Amino acid sequence: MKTLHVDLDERSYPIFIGQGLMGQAELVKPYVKGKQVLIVTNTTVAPLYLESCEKAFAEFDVHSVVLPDGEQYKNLQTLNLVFDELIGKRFDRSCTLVALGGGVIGDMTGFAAAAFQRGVNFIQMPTTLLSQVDSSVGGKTGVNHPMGKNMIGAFHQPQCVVIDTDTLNTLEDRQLSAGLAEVIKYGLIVDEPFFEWLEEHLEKLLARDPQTLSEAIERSCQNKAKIVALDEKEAGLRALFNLGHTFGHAIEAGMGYGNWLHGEGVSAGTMQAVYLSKLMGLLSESDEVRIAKIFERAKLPIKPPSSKQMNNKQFLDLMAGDKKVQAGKIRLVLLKRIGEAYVTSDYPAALLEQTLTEWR
Ligand SMILES: NC(=O)c1ccc[n+]([C@@H]2O[C@H](COP(=O)([O-])OP(=O)(O)OC[C@H]3O[C@@H](n4cnc5c(N)ncnc54)[C@H](O)[C@@H]3O)[C@@H](O)[C@H]2O)c1
Ligand SMILES: O=C(O)C(=O)C[C@@H](O)[C@H](O)[C@H](O)COP(=O)(O)O
Ligand SMILES: [Zn+2]
Repeated sequence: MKTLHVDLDERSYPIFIGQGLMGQAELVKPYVKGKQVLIVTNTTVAPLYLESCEKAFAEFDVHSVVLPDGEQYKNLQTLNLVFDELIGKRFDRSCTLVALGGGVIGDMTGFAAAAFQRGVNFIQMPTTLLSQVDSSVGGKTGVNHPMGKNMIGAFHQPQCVVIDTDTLNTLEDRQLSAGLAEVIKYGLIVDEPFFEWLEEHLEKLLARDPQTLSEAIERSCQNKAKIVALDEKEAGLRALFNLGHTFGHAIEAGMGYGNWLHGEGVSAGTMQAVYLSKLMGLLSESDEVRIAKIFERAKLPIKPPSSKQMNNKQFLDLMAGDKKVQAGKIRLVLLKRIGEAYVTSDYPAALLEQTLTEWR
């Protein structure tokens, strides 16, 4: 087992990465405050891992709530099912919530923990590649609104993150690819050596070689933990994690939540950011080709929906609701080269329009 740390003063916490960690009571025990534990999961993950997860918390008063599965259920209405359980079973302020599932469950459970009685503890047990490399770390929690992704939420850090890499054995190929989009993101924004390593090891990752997957998870979490420690609430640097997301979130909302996976929106959206970076003379054409190639090898889309499915105006309307908008201007993460990104509102509107038209 490997242990990493997210360094946030009194909110610091460990990330445990290894095989067979799910049912290990000794590992999680120190992070449970109080006696009551509520495991939040969904209809897909429950039959696979709920029993094993419950074992880890057997010495506590453990309950579970099983939510419907899908991005389309990441909303306030579904969140209320968690509050119904907490309030109905008389959970108190010293309880602990456990997020058992992918990023949807993690974001919703974290937000329920942030809001229930103004804040209780929670533990992340991520079971998708995407949630193991990104969403379980850093304390961004929340739900979607029909008009925008993650519009309602809170920063709320977990007590610990338990990454049992064995859970990836049951993940669908499409979901594994979606997770790779966020893995590749770290290479693009801050870690060129990692990008080069990914180029060399992509086929092994797709074949789920356990050693290679573990290394990818570890290096991703190291990058995430480092930046979160420097900028917990996204005052600046942390916004780099949003590479491709202003476009990608527009795709997810515009196409109907759940039709494009988050990672798929991120890969196509990253290529839109890459194309704009090239139009601005920042990024070379050879880097554009190299980036498109790695997404394609990872079996991810590099083009957004057609203009018939989502025209430029629909794109821009949704992008205008992004959380990074300042004084009415859409801020974007652009690339100077592989391994160096920056956030800017200083780009010609005509080039954004050109990107939306030409990169289809
Ligand atoms: N908070 C953050 O920092 C952050 C970062 C990135 C993404 N996100 C959010 O995360 C969400 C995407 O997360 P995701 O990609 O994990 O999607 P997800 O949570 O919808 O999980 C994908 C699918 O895999 C299933 N699943 C989960 N674990 C499984 C397993 N081990 N075996 C088989 N099936 C399994 C789920 O039930 C679901 O059907 C989005 O809502 C996105 O906005 C948040
Ligand atoms: O942790 C972060 O910071 C991220 O931006 C990670 C992203 O991968 C993630 O999709 C996040 O939820 C997007 O944040 P948002 O603030 O744009 O909703
Ligand atoms: Zn993301």
